[in-house]
Amino acid sequence: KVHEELDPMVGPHQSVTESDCSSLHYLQAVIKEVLRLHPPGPLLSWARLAVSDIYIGGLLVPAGTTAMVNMWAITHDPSVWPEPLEFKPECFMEANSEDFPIFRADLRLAPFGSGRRSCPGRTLSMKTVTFWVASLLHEFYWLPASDGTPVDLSEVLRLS
Ligand code: HEM
Repeated sequence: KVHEELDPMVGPHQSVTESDCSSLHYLQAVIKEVLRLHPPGPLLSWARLAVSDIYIGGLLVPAGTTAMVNMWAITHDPSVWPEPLEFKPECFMEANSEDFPIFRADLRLAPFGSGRRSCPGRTLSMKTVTFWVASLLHEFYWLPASDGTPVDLSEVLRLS
């Protein structure tokens, strides 16, 4: 599907340019879906310190508590994402989610964090990842390994 979008736009004898990337809506949806299924900062970022006692949802969070946001749990929550384990970039292509605000305060998908300490590299990251993936798909044929060994996509909990 990315090729269906990419090939007519770039053409067989041209390289992908940065200006092509903003028109690659399906590819951007694919990248968002990868960031949803496998957020590089699933838990370990976003540490926040309660500087005073505070009640959240009726529960006391005492001063000195370090809290972490479990982004992985949010991006796999079936009440937020129907079929959360399926890879479905189309969910970002629907009319209302065309500009799905992954950089703002919509916490359904915030792979770069949110608020004043959110990732300052987020725009650079999205631009470069879009450009690299588009270029790699355009310049090479990607095939399954000839011996049939599947790629190991199992997750591990590390920094990223
Ligand atoms: C796909 C790539 C990336 C992802 C998913 C990502 C994700 C994140 C996350 C989740 C945080 C913590 C935000 C928070 O605490 O609310 C963060 C912080 C940060 N990121 Fe990124 N990041 C990426 C790429 C980059 C790049 C390319 C740079 C630099 C060019 C960068 C620089 C930083 C810095 C300096 C912080 C700390 C900000 C602070 O504490 O004030 N990141 N990133």
